[in-house]
Amino acid sequence: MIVADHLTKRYGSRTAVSDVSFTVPPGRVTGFLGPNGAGKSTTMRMIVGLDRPTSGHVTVNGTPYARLAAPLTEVGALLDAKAVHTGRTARNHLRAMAATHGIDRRRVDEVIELTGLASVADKRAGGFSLGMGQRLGLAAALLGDPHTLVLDEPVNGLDPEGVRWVREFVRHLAAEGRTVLLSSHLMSEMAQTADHVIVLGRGAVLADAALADLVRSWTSASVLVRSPDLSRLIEVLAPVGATATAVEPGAATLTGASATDIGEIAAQHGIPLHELTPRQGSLEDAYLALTDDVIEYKTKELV
Ligand SMILES: Nc1ncnc2c1ncn2[C@@H]1O[C@H](COP(=O)(O)OP(=O)(O)OP(=O)(O)O)[C@@H](O)[C@H]1O
Repeated sequence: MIVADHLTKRYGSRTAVSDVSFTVPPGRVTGFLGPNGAGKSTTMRMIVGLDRPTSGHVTVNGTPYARLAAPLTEVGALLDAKAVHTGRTARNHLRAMAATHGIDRRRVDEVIELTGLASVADKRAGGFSLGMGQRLGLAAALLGDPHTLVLDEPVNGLDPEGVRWVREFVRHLAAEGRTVLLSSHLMSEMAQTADHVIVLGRGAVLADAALADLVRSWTSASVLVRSPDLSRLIEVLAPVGATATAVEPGAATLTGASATDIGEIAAQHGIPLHELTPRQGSLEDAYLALTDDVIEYKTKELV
């Protein structure tokens, strides 16, 4: 369990994280989202003791990271995979880490297997591709078989097989009862990986909710309808408050009525339906709606 309590971090006059409180419980994957510069990495660095909060505090299983007796066996962190600029082989890099933490050498071989590094484990880690570096970072995070994992952009640079592997792997770790906090800018990936999300914007918590609830609250449900008698269907649905947006001839997106209501009303009026598809907004839709006001680095809308 990670507990952040009124965390604030200032760099000079710049407030990177402002009075942030949240709890990351075990047994589920918690996604950490937010626009560039929102304060995610800074918060993660404070969790693992790499940055000291200006005020507030954060604990892992009740203890600040700096006071954990054997941190590697309690918290695994992947914060900056590029940080491994080493002339050592991946295996020796992991062995050195294991040695300083009293971790059995056999665990090194285990994490090499687990992260799919076996074929390159005896090559210099400094020459690794971004994806291989990510895998090595994950291997290092897993070395102490920790109960808590803090992973900053773990799928960055991974190929589709690697992305799927991380997804299944972190879900498995959470299912084992571990605490998993992971950040990603890939919304479709996050939607498939996280159970719960915390969204930061300009250093503050914008949302802390179950993924499904967040999507429900920040998007509107609609129903895609196809009918050879679409205009009459829209007419008979108007009294129940449904509004239509044309999609293409014979098809429209309806809001304000459920698929069940639309189907029932169409049947009552003998209007044939060729399609009736309920649509919920995506995590990306919810995220964009939620962070619209706090995005610092906006791109110009294309016309
Ligand atoms: N060492 C530092 N010195 C000064 N400012 C910093 C430092 N680290 C981060 N910041 C600033 O703090 C703010 C939060 O940065 P942070 O890297 O935590 O954001 P982030 O949400 O991880 O962004 P990204 O998605 O781009 O990785 C930014 O404005 C950043 O410029």
